[in-house]
Amino acid sequence: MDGVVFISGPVHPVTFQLLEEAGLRTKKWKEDRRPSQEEVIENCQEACALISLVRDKLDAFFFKSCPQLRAISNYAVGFENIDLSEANRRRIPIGYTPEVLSNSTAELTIALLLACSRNILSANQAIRRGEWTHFDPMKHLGTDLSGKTLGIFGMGRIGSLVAKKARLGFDMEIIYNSRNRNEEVEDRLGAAYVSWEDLLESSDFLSAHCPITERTAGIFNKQTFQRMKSTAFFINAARGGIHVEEDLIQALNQREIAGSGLDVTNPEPMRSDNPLLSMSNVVVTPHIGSATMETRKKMGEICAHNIIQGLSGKPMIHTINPNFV
Ligand SMILES: NC(=O)C1=CN([C@@H]2O[C@H](COP(=O)(O)OP(=O)(O)OC[C@H]3O[C@@H](n4cnc5c(N)ncnc54)[C@H](OP(=O)(O)O)[C@@H]3O)[C@@H](O)[C@H]2O)C=CC1
Ligand SMILES: O=CC(=O)O
Repeated sequence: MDGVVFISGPVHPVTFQLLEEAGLRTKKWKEDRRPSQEEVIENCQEACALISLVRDKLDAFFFKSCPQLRAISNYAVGFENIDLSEANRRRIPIGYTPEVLSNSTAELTIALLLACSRNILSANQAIRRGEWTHFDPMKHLGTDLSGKTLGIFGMGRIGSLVAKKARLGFDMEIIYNSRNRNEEVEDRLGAAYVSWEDLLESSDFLSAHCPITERTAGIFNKQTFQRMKSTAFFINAARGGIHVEEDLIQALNQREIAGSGLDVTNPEPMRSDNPLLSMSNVVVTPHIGSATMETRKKMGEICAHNIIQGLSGKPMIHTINPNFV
């Protein structure tokens, strides 16, 4: 197999190793910043395939500018950065990395739940300020997860793993709303399918695990935060664009909800002077849901195999447009 694969950002070394073992040459984006679309296009000119990140905009202009690309794999499960109808029209197979990152993202979600419920961030900051001068049994009081209701919006691969960990690990009650019912999760975990309104009104913790689409963009907004319990926490490890940031800030300022744990923001990266970062009841992580060594390696393996398969005209391991084989 011959040809160059452009890799538009830092990925696990196994990705390069597997591509090179297959005879492909690799070219990587070396700068410690996001490449512009022009730079991705320029670097793709000599390439027959691309491994992209969600930050890369692969729109109609991109596809028109890179007509020689024969296979693409996103180093992610989300693929809202890719104009799929354009890829289909041009018959370019698009790979992605579902499943292997679900557990890491679910674990990070549980970390956000615990960080919010037990004031981990603000308690740690208090120590750093020298405020741990004596044991005070009434300081940093949080709330138990056990017995509380976790509402999940989007009961797919990640949502159902979060539900499992919360139910079996923390004895939480699970309710959910999703595009379709997930009867397997209902049977296995006793999760109850509820209306969108019930999800908002009954959740003690409301955790979003849907993709960003026209229907979900901005779905958590002023009206929805107002419907939530004033003691509830909003958790988002899906996409920043599904909540309206200024409405979230207002809801937190007006104590319409109790706090928030965010792994994703809009825009990303978040500015360091963002008001959310000075709120003691808000925990923000920089989009690290799937960021473990084990998972990044598996993502790299899948991307490399996706490209090798795609260039050979064979089915990718995981593809978004399976009809091109
Ligand atoms: N923070 C991070 O680092 C990461 C973030 N993510 C984000 O998490 C998202 C979910 O990933 P994953 O679980 O693998 O995806 P899945 O497709 O397995 O699950 C998404 C779920 O959301 C449901 N859904 C879709 N549209 C709607 C809607 N309009 N209303 C209600 N529910 C809806 C889907 O329904 P249906 O079953 O009908 O398709 C599905 O059950 C990704 O799209 C990505 O954006 C993923 C990985 C890491
Ligand atoms: O956000 C990460 C992804 O895999 O999607």
